[in-house]
Amino acid sequence: MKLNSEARAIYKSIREEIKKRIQLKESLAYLDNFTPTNDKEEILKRQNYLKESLSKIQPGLKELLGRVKPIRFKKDYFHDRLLVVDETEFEKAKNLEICDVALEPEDGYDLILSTIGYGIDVGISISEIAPELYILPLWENKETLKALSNIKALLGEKSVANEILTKLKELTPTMKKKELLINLDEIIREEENNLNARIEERLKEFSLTLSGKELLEFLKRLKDGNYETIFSHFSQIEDDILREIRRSEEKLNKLLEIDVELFSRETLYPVEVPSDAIEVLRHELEREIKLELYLKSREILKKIRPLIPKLREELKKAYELEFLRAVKEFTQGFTFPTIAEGGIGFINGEHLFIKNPQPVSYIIGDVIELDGTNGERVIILTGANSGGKTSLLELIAQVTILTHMGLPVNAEKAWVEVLDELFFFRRKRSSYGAGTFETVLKSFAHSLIREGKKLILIDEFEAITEPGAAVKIIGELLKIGHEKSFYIVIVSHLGEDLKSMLPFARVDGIEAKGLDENLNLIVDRQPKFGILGKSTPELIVEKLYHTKRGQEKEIFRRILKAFKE
Ligand SMILES: Nc1ncnc2c1ncn2[C@@H]1O[C@H](COP(=O)(O)OP(=O)(O)OP(=O)(O)O)[C@@H](O)[C@H]1O
Repeated sequence: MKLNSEARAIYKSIREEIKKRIQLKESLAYLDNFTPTNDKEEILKRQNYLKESLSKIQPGLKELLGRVKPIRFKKDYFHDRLLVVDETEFEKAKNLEICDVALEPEDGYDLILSTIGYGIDVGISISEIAPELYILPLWENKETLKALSNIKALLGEKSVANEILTKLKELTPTMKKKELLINLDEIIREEENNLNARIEERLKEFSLTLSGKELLEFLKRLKDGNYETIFSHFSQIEDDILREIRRSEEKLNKLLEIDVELFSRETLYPVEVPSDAIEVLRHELEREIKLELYLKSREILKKIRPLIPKLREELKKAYELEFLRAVKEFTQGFTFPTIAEGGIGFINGEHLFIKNPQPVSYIIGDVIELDGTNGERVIILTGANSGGKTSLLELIAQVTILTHMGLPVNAEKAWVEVLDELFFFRRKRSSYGAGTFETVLKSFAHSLIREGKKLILIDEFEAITEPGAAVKIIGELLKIGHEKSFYIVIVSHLGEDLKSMLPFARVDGIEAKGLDENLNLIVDRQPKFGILGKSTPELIVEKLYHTKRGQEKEIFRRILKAFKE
C-alpha cells in the first residue's frame, strides 16, 4: 500500500507505539512483516495469524520474556590445546580452525587431544575438540534457559531448555572451582591474615604466662644451666603455631580440592604464602579445571547436542511471542476490522494519541449504513474551531493503516475496503507563500493521477489561499476525485459554497453544544452527518456577553441578538 509522507508519518507513529512496548531487540524484526499492504489475502492471513496467536498471550509472559537473552554459539580458536593427528587427517583438522594441529605432541599446551592415541582420544569434530563452544554459552545463559522453560510451562508446552538445565548441573562443581580461581589471591591472603591473627593471639597468651612466678622459675633454671626445660617450653609454642598453620592449610586444601603445603615454615610469625607459590598453584589449578571443564562439557554435549536446534527454535518463538505480546498490549480493547467493499466505516473509534478521547463513529462510502448518510464517497467536514476535525482525519488514517497492517483497529467495530493508496494532507500553518501553495497544489493533483483505490484526507486547504480561489480549486479537485471513485474527506470552512457546487458530496459538521458552567465550549466530537457544522463565534459572543459588564455587555448583547434574528 502506498502512503504519502504525512500518511507515512502516522504509520511510523503506530509502529513506534508497538516498538516501544517490545522489550527484546530480536523481536523488532517481526514488525517488518506488518507493513501496510493492499493485498487482501495477505491482510486476511495476518488477521487469522494474530487472532490465533494473540489469544495465547497471558499477563505473566511480560516479565519472563524480558529475561530472555540471545544465546550465541560463536566460533573461537583454542590456544590451550593441541590436536595430534596423522598425515591423512591433517588438512581436515586444520580446516576446522579451532586449535593448533600437529603430527607429534608438543609442549606448551594444557590439553593434548589426539586421534592417534597421544592424549585424550577425539574424533575430528568441533563438538569433540571444543565442546566448551556449546556448553559455555548455555551455562552463561542459564537465566534465559530458565525463562524459556517457564514461558513454555505457562503456555502448557514442554521445553527442551529444562532438559538442558538439568544436564548443565553436572558442571556446577567445576564452575565453582573456576570462580574460586578468580579470587585465589584474596582467598589465600584472607586465610593468611586469619592465621597470623590466631598466632598473634597465641603469642600474647604465651608472653602472659611467662610473667610473674614462672619468670623467676625460668631464671633459676637458666642459672642452673637447665636449657632443656626452656627449650621444651618454647617448642610448645612452635608446635602450637605449626598446628594452626596445618589447620589453615587443610581448610584451603579442602576448599580448592588440592593437597599442597602452602605456608612457608621458615618464619613462624608472620607466616606468609610466597607470591610465586600462589602463581604455581594458580597455574596448576587452571590446568586441572580446564581439563575437567573439557571432559565434562564433552560428556554433557553428547547428551544435549540433539536438543540445540530445538532450543534455537524456542528462542525464535520467544522473540515472536514478545512481538505478539507488544501488539496485544498496544491493541488492548481494539477489534479486527471486517474487510469489506465500498469504503471505510467504524463505530466508536478512539484516537490513538488523545487521552480519554470521545469515541467517534464515521463512514465514507457505503460500507455500512449510518443515519444521515447515503453512501457518499466525498465528504466535506466542517465545524467548530478546535472541534476535532484534524483529529478525525487522523483517526480515519489510523483505522485505515492498522487495517492494512493486518492489525486490530482502535474502534468498537470497523469495516474497511482494501485500498492501494492513502494520502494525508495536513494544513501547513507555517507559511502562506506562493511556494507552499504551488507545492501543495501539485501534490493534490498528483494524488489524483494514478488509478486505483484511494483514500485522500485533506485538512483545510483554503488556509493557504484566498477563499474564493479555494472554492474553485477544491471544487474541481473533488469533482475529479469523485469521477475516479476515490474516497475523499476534506476539512473546510467553505462547506456551504462547496455543497452547492458538488451535489454528490456530503457535508458533515462538528458542533459546539454550548457552554459549560465555567463558560468553556462543550464540543460534541461526533460529527453530524449531512449537516453543516455551525462555527463557534456565536457561542464566543454569548460567553463574552455573560462575562462582561456595563457598556461592553451591552455591545455583546446586541451582537448576540443579531445572531438570533
Ligand atoms: N474525539 C475527541 N475526544 C476528545 N478530545 C478531542 C477529540 N478530538 C479532538 N480532541 C481535542 O480537541 C482539540 C482540537 O482538535 P483538532 O485540532 O483536531 O480540532 P480542529 O477542529 O482540527 O481544530 P481547528 O479548527 O483549529 O483546525 C485537540 O486538543 C484534541 O486533542
